[in-house]
Amino acid sequence: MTVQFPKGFEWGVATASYQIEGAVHEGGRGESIWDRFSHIEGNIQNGDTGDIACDHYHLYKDDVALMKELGVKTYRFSISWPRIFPNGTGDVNEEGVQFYRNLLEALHEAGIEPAVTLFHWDLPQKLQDKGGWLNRETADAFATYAKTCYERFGDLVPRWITHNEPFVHAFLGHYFGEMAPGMKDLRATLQVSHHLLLSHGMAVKVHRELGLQSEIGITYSTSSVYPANKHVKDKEAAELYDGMLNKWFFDPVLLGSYPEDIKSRYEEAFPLDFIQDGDLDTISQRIDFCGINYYFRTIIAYDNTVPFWNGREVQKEHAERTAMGWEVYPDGLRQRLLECKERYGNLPLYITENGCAADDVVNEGKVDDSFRISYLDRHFKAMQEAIEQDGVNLKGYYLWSFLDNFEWAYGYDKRFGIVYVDYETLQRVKKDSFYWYQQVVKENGLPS
Ligand SMILES: N#[N+]C[C@@H]1[C@@H](O)[C@H](O)[C@@H](O)[C@@H]2O[C@H]12
Repeated sequence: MTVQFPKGFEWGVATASYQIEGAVHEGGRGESIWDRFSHIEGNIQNGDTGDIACDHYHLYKDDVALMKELGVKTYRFSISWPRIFPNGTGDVNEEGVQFYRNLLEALHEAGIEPAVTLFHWDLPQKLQDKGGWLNRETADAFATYAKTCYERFGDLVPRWITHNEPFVHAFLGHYFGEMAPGMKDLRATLQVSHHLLLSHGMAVKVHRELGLQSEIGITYSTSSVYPANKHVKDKEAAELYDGMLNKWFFDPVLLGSYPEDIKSRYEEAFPLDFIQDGDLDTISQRIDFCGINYYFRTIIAYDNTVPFWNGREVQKEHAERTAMGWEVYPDGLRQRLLECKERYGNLPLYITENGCAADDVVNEGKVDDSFRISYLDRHFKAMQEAIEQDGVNLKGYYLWSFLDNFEWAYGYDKRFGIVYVDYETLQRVKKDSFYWYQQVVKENGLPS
């Protein structure tokens, strides 16, 4: 065995509700902001929507059987809030509860431990109609939704994740406008960010008050940020970008404060008066682990035309890239894990997403995705170095993704799965990476 992981290291796979379930008008489900956003012409490549997706809602038993064949210990998926509360609050939809109980019981029978994400961006549209995450009351609604999930599913869920990638939902959904709900307003974005973190803290408090034995944490999108070169302006811009991207979300939860360097710049433009007394105490409730979603590194060059963080992303010439155009840079994962350990202490970490999009094709019933195997192999080596050489408390890994799925604004063109989905027939085809990962899981290390 060339690269061995610690005994008990947890290997898993990850998905999200809107990206795989389909059945958007079935089982009593209410409308989500992604139903609304994806049906607006021009928002999604090829006019794709999540209406059917992988039809996991009807095919979940087959998918669990495939996960059992894969041999993973754990499976990360998200609950669709509008399946539980079609109107965001009020009456519980018992059909929605039953669907997730059926899924959880199937996983339990297969010996697979669920890690459940409460919010993976599919906010009930009825809450968006009342301001969405701009409205502080949405944080209260989230705490009620979380409590209901703990009560209905807690007997079968050992690991809870409050939010998936608050940076992406806040900034891509409210500043850059390329994701639901499609806003473009920085102050709104910061208000949304704050209410997302506040709701996280409120959900953690409820979890503790119920005295649950499960563990709870949050999942961040993150990237290691590098200056384009050694000029002091580039270094300062990289530091500010790291503040905007990483520290703005990690620090309030793990340190109980916002990073001053970027906060003071925001406050020069507008008061952050949505931050109320006591909020940071709520947000920084102790958590049991932190989830890290890593795909690529970020290189920043000074650019004073960019407000607040004065930096823009630049691309390394001739870099190896995935089908998303993202640079393949495994050392950035090790770097980011070490940064987290050094800044926040050795809190248990899970890689809750990592993987790559590739232009996969089925040829005589097989999918040769050697590029994806190479990507994963190099990132696993970086993880193992972080554990063995840097002493990072990395406890497990969730591959993104188990299935090809609805890749948000990119629709179905971008395939991240280790299982190919034929969207015409909904047939699943195990890619070569499925068999390679099956061996990694079995050996708890990289095949020699
Ligand atoms: N893009 N991309 C792939 C993947 C996306 O499909 C997930 O839903 C997000 O949590 C995160 O952005 C990563």
